[in-house]
Amino acid sequence: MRLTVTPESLLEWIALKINLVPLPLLHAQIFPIVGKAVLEAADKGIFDAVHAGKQTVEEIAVECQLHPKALRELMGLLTVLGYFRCHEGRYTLTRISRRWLLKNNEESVFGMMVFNNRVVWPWLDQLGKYLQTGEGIQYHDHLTTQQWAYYQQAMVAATSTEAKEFGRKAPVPKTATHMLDIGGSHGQHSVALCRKMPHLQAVILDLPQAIEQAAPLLARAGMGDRVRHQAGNALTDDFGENRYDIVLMSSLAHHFSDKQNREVARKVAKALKPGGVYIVNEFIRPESDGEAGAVGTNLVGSSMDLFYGLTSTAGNYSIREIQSWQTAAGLKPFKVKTYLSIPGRAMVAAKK
Ligand SMILES: C[S@@+](CC[C@H](N)C(=O)[O-])C[C@H]1O[C@@H](n2cnc3c(N)ncnc32)[C@H](O)[C@@H]1O
Repeated sequence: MRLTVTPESLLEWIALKINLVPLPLLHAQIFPIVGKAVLEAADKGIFDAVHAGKQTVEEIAVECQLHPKALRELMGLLTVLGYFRCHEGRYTLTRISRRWLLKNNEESVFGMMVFNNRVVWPWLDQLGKYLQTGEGIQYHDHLTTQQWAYYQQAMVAATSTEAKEFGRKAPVPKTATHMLDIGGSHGQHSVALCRKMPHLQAVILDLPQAIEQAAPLLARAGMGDRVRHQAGNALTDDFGENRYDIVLMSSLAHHFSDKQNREVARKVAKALKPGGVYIVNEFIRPESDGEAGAVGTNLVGSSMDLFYGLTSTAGNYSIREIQSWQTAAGLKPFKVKTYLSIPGRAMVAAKK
């Protein structure tokens, strides 16, 4: 998927075609304010206020304790972006904002908005320094307790939709009984598989600070002992031998270096039973030669590559790179599955 500039008239089409429009101004002047406007609107509770029946700028301003003039400007932008409809000064939600931005909706990305607004946005200031030094923020080493809470809530929000598709599509042995979910946080991927496979139980290995915040999020799924947390560190812990039918590592490889991912794959291979499957679920870095096919050349994969470089020094990996860790560990790559709901992501699966 791509974000493109769409002309609204023939003249605009011609202007774009002959390179008369300074596109860098759109990227650098318009996109940042668009992003921050959506984040602030969610964080300030504007979508929920409108959902609760506050429809005029004055009503929303009182409800959310905002300045009416500033709010009017924000509502104008959000309406152009398709988050609100406005008729005679009264705002209503569109299907996009109703599905994705209300705080308590099952699929809502609200938690991600709060994390991005309160924790991630200031990190972007450090991109220049990262480009000069190559040293990322390594945020797992610096989060406060409150920021760990925002982080774990954000992970739930980011994966509610993906986890359902993962549960339907993940290429796992039908008779699997034991699963290890490395860096599994909220456990939504494991929960989705366990709901589908009645004999499966899962261990979610994560850092202690994460589990402190993620435990209540996992408890909401009501899986009892079938999906349980285990505090640890994937870089230093041993995963055991011949224990698991499925090992998943979702959105953690991008925090680890190539060398660390190779070592994790080696430990996973030892921990898998014969016929067991190791799935690396990740944003995929486009291959420079474009060979990665459907997920190889997309905006999401490229921007997340830079983002993870900035935030953890590592970054995304290509499908070939992920498969090379699996192969070096003695596993046989056998399937790559992409997502319909989340562009740029894939499950890269290998078998023992
Ligand atoms: C980006 S989140 C992904 C969460 C979840 N797997 C998902 O796909 O939504 C990365 C998770 O890995 C955990 N993590 C980071 N470093 C880790 C390590 N060395 N060992 C175990 N877990 C780690 C973080 O605490 C966090 O919960």
